[in-house]
Amino acid sequence: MTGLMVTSPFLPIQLLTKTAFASFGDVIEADPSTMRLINGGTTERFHALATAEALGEGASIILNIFRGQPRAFPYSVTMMERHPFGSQSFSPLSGRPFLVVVAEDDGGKPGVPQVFLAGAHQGVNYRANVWHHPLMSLKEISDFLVVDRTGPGNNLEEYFYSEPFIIEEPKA
Ligand SMILES: NC(=O)N[C@@H](O)C(=O)O
Ligand code: NI
Repeated sequence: MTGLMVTSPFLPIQLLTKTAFASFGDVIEADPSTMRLINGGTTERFHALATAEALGEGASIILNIFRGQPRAFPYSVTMMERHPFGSQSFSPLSGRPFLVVVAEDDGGKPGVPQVFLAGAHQGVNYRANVWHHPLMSLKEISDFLVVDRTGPGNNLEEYFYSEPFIIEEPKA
């Protein structure tokens, strides 16, 4: 019997892990398996956690600070975006968790969003062309170091869902 499969609009929140996030990009955190001692043993280098991509002639990598207003909950996810010509990373500078919302590509549009709770010690790097929701700070105004791409071409594609998905207040 073929019935319309109805997806609940309420999105579950999962903890951010490298494995769970692998198809979307990288988790930027002090992973002991990446650590090498440098500077005469006075510094631990957690090496090559992610790769920044700047695609196209004349493109370059830039470093930014995003100061995000906290999101109010329950939150309606009405849209997603992606950057076809470059990666984009978010690393928290304010010492608090944040939400990461991504989706697989489904024939050129985002599928059902997947929501991850990132800890204050975790950042993410979205690979180029990965669907994601714009920055979602929690509780207070929060700063993030953002590494992404500048250069020619339109590096922002947006998609608006016909019906919103709902995220309830995270227990962070
Ligand atoms: N537009 C912009 O620079 N920010 C978004 O790309 C975002 O992911 O927050
Ligand atoms: Ni973005």
